[in-house]
Order: sequence, then C-alpha cells, then structure tokens
Amino acid sequence: MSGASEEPAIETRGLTKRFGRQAAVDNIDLAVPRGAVFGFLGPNGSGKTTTIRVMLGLAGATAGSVRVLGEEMPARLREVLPRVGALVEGPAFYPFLSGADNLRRFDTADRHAPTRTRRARVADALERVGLSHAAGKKVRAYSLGMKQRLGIANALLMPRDLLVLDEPTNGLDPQGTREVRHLVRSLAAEGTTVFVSSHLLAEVEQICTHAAIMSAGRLVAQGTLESMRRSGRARMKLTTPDPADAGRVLRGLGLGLEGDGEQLTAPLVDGLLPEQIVAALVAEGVRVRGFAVENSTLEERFVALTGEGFDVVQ
Ligand SMILES: Nc1ncnc2c1ncn2[C@@H]1O[C@H](COP(=O)(O)OP(=O)(O)OP(=O)(O)O)[C@@H](O)[C@H]1O
Repeated sequence: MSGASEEPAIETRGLTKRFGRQAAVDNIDLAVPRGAVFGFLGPNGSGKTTTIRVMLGLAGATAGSVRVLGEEMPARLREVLPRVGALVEGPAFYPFLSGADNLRRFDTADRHAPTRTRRARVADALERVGLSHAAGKKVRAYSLGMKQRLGIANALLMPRDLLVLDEPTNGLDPQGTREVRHLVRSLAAEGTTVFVSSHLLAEVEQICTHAAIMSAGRLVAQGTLESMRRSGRARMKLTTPDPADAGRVLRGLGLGLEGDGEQLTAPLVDGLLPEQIVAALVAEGVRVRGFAVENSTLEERFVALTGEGFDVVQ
C-alpha cells in the first residue's frame, strides 16, 4: 500500500493528442508528485487545457498513457474521479438558482455524497471560497469572479486527494485572486495535491512548489521551482567606479558583459567561481563596491524556453 501512495499523483507517458495533423499535446511525460502544488505553465494555445481534459478522461488520447492517483486512466475513471475535484471550463450553473441551490444540485448528482450532511457540506464549501454572504443570491447576479469561486466550491464539496484547476484566477479581481491563492495554500497544507494551470507567472511563483512549462504542445521543463530557477544561468552583478578596467578584466575572463556605467552584469560561465572573479578584479586594482550573484528568475527561464514574453500581472 505504501508503494502505491508514493506513486505520483499524476503521471503521463508519451501522452499525445492530435487534432487532425496538429499535435496539441506532443509526447509529454509529466510527473506530479503527491502533495505538490504544481503549476502548469504555458502561453495560450500551448496545450494545457487539452492535457487536462485528457488527464481527466474528458477527451481521449491519441497515444501514450495517463495514471492519476496511481490508477490507469480512463480505464479506472469511475474509481478515480470521486477522489479528484476539478475546475475545467467552469461548470454549467443554473443562472436562476442561488449559489447554494446550484451546489446542492451538483451534490445530489454525486452518488458518493451522503444526503444527511448535504446542507452542511454546501455551507462549508461556500465558506471556503468566501461566498457565504452570497449563498442565497441567484447565480445570474454573480460576477465572473464569484462564478469562478462557486466552481471551485463545487470541486471542494467532497474531500479530494487531487484538485485540478484550469486557470482558476481568470477573470478574478485582485481580492478574488488573493482568496484563491490562500485557498490553494490551505488545501495543500491539508495534504491535497493541487494541479493548477496558469499563464500568470507571478501566481505560480507565489503558490507552487513545482512547475512544468509547455510550449507548442511539448513539455519543455519540469521540476521544483528551485531546480527550474537553478537550471537557468546565474548572473554576476558588479558595481564599480572603474567600469573600463573592470570590463577589460571581465572580458579577459571570458565573460560576456552587459550593462554600462557603474553597473556591469554578465552571465556566469562554467568553471569560473564568483570569488575568482572578485580576486581577479581586485588584483588589477578595480575597486569593487558591490558584487552579487543572482539566479535566473522563472520568467527568464520561461522566455528562454518558449521564446515568448510572460504576462506578469499580479
Ligand atoms: N477540439 C479541438 N479541435 C481542434 N483543435 C483544438 C481543439 N482543442 C484545442 N485545439 C487546439 O490545440 C491547441 C492547444 O489548445 P489548448 O486549449 O490545449 O491550449 P492552452 O494551453 O490550454 O491554451 P488556452 O490557455 O488558450 O486555453 C491549440 O492550437 C488549439 O487551437
């Protein structure tokens, strides 16, 4: 049993989904560890939603395999889905029913959900997403953000081992975004694995432990946030009143300089330690006022891997 619990929460092997000749998802091997908050990043159209749909059995794969919570999908769909909460393309709510009544309807349709505790379950889910005050309001009067949160409440009606959220903060105002972030953190603290797709880098940096980057249907990077930052090239940053001399020394060490004036930066190169750079500068009489080594940011990694800029809205 312990072996099973150590299997990744989601694992794909060679997963491919074609629409005609286009591979929307192209041979991806994704591994989402249990307990992770996993950010699934990529520009629009890179294949995130298609991957999620195939993962959840909403669409069939052209090739490859998917395991969710240690079970083969879609063969074990009926066993797996009750353990998975999902928000994909917003569920269809009845606009003329209240938020609470809509959740009750979804809960009624779930054969695993006991009737006796329905009322409390719905109230709890609404409270978790900050919608208690609007429980009795008709959904047609909800803002987009409120509908989004109601969708998450729906995914949270029953305890879940895995929560899959496709762009959960789309359309949310800053307050709503903060609430969703807070919610994701508290779910993770309770041990739920959260898989969240996003094109918002800041969001992923703030809440995720792991991330993967999609580009044109391919998985171009995945791992812990730390490892993704590390795998980019670190840079040195020098402040000196002697930029001309410093430039000469740094170029002599094989560093490609950027910047001018008193601030010089350069990507570090293999086999040259920061302390060796400082020693060489000092030996040549360059006055070092400041010296720092900075890891690449996730944004730099993303741009380097996908060739696209990133929407860094908070
Ligand atoms: N049902 C479909 N039929 C044909 N092509 C599709 C279909 N669904 C998606 N695609 C195409 O597959 C590619 C990947 O789309 P997908 O929606 O998975 O990307 P995404 O990364 O989720 O982007 P977005 O954030 O815009 O939803 C796109 O080029 C899209 O046009």
